[in-house]
Amino acid sequence: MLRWLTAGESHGPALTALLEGLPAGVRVERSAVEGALARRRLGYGRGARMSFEADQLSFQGGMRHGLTLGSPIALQIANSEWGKWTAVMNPEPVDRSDLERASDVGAPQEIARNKALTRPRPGHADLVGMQKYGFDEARPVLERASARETAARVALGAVAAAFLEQAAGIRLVSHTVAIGSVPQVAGDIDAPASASLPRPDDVVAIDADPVRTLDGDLSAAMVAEIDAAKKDGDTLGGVVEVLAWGVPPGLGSYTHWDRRLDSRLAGALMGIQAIKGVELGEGFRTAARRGSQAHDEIVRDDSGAIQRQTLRSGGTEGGMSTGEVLRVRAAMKPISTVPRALQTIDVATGESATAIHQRSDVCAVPAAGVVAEAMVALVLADAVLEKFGGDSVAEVRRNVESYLAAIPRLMGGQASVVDDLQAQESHAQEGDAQESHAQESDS
Ligand SMILES: Cc1cc2nc3c(=O)[nH]c(=O)nc-3n(C[C@H](O)[C@H](O)[C@H](O)COP(=O)(O)O)c2cc1C
Ligand SMILES: C=C(O[C@@H]1CC(C(=O)O)=C[C@@H](OP(=O)(O)O)[C@H]1O)C(=O)O
Repeated sequence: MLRWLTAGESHGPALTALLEGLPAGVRVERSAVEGALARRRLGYGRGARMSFEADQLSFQGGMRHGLTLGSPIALQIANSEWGKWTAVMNPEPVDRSDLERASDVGAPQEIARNKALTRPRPGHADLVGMQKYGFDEARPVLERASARETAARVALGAVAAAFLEQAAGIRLVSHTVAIGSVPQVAGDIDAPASASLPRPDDVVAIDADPVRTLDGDLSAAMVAEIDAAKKDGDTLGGVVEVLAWGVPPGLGSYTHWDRRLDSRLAGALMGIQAIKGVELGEGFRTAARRGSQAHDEIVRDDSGAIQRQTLRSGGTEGGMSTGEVLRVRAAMKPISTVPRALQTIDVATGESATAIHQRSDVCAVPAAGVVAEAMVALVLADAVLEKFGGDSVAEVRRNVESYLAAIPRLMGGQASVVDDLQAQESHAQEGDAQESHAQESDS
């Protein structure tokens, strides 16, 4: 079982992340983890913070000479902005005078860091967080609710992705399929894993696009949509898609709800800030079809290998991966820090007010795709370890290979799993008979 945890506040000294249960021998390149962190900062429509803050990565445990040790992996992402927040976010008690200084608005681009945030934003965690944890302002809530935390998950996801590729040849890619009202990039679900779907090697082209899509016309329309929302003092959401190539059949299980791969993927994706919908493949579009047009018919190709004619299921059946490309989509709501400030109540006075607005993203959908990719990588890494086990990456790989080699024997070839089991049973019976014969002659 793979377990992961993150800790740290948005303006605290650092984010910390732990990953427990990964086998030894996974090659983890610093550049791959830093690359993933840099990709998460991408995307047209993000706020000023993305341009001046840096993710300062350090490996704190579980690695030696670039390889995992099998012990818990600990990562730290230090906040380059910490210097400005030492009074407001200090874990230790601080002098009142330091806090008062931090309440003043400094240079024009600065924010009043210690000003009480008493006008909760509809859509953010502010109001319910105050009610639940007993705070009289939103700062202690938004610090942890903030999607700054997703940097820690993306770093862990990069480690999980390295494991997936080295142990099972699984590679992931994500892209933006919708922003605001700009129509979705239609996946060709009636075709097999066709050239129209992004592949892992497309990541460079995807990341080079301002909104992380391969469709140039849609990209331009999405950028225009973000510009228009910004001009109107508004914000946007959208839809991202993650594809995993090379997933073997049989990850997850139909035997219990919490073993289903789709349930685990949906939970992980819904665990990302602002994600409000998840679909396997194009689940909602498929729901509108007739059964004859909704499923992936099973055929043999010229070499006799089993194949699906279409890609409608998104790569799972019965809570298990089918062996086809896995496709999962996540819908992100619009950013809740809306510059044209929504109506709220000032909890200090009880009066109507407009919600807090400081600097903020207009649209963070492209970044959400990178976060979603990390969450899918973590879920798949967990499912691979559950299915194949192994304490070193080489052992996992051997287990994957022998499982895959056995599958054709189960699928209408000359030998079947029943034949194999019967052969094993008769061997065992022969062994028993010989043993009792030997015992009889001894006595
Ligand atoms: C990558 C990313 C960036 C985000 N940036 C902002 C932001 O700048 N301002 C904001 O109000 N919300 C932002 N959010 C969304 C909030 O974190 C989220 O709405 C809030 O935590 C409440 O959780 P909920 O939307 O799941 O209910 C972002 C989310 C993601 C995934
Ligand atoms: C810092 C990140 O995202 C932040 C997520 C976020 C929120 O409310 O979720 C609000 C913004 O922070 P601030 O309110 O300090 O400007 C984003 O910049 C990041 O992604 O690294």
